[in-house]
Amino acid sequence: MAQYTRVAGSVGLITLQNPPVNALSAMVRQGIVDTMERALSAPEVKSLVICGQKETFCGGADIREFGTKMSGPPLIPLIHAIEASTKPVVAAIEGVALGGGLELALGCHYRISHSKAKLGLPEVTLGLLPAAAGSQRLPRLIGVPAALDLITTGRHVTAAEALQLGIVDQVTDHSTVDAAVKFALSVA
Ligand SMILES: CC(C)(COP(=O)(O)OP(=O)(O)OC[C@H]1O[C@@H](n2cnc3c(N)ncnc32)[C@H](O)[C@@H]1OP(=O)(O)O)[C@@H](O)C(=O)NCCC(=O)NCCSC(=O)/C=C/CCCCCCCCCCCCC(=O)O
Repeated sequence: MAQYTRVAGSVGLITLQNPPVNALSAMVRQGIVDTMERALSAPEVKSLVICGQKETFCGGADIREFGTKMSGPPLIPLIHAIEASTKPVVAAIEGVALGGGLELALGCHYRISHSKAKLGLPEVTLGLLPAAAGSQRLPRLIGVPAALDLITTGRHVTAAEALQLGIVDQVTDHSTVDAAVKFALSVA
């Protein structure tokens, strides 16, 4: 699921909740759709932050749902709706942003990362390609050669490398959510 709160007066905070890594289960995807709708229809909310509970952004597809019947909202339109949002959306990345989790962050307008976070598209290690537009959004963001390296090796990058490549906009050693909320206030 995803929890919605309003912080700092005008920032809608969406917190992914699916221990242990806030993977994109059907309930989490439905939670994102519902909380996005709520934040977008609230006139007092000027910008949004998406984070994960317990200092982990998102580990991607929920491996516990592999082999089960697909249910819940599909990821591609969900991420597209975030990207098309008229209110700026900031991803607060702690722990990991992997696979569909990084694709979710790439759909946000800005990404703030904790210095200890790891980011990557490990789909290739499962015999897959990033199918929720990560193979389009990442090259647009960092260029084809760097994106191809990440997509074809599935390797995880540190926050420092992600900053240098241009995947994230800012790295912090402190509270990522606080930094993302501050950033969200500055771009609203
Ligand atoms: C780096 C890790 C996340 C953590 O490593 P570590 O700290 O060493 O801890 P672990 O012991 O490995 O793990 C701790 C516990 O967490 C559980 N865990 C880990 N990852 C997941 C997960 N993704 N889902 C559920 N649970 C997870 C793990 O089992 C442990 O549990 P327990 O303590 O034993 O109970 C490391 O774990 C890691 O690297 N994890 C794997 C990351 C990964 O491969 N993620 C998937 C990427 S691929 C992907 O996102 C999409 C695949 C396409 C399939 C589509 C299926 C339909 C679903 C639709 C929604 C998503 C669509 C995405 C489309 C796209 O890929 O483009």
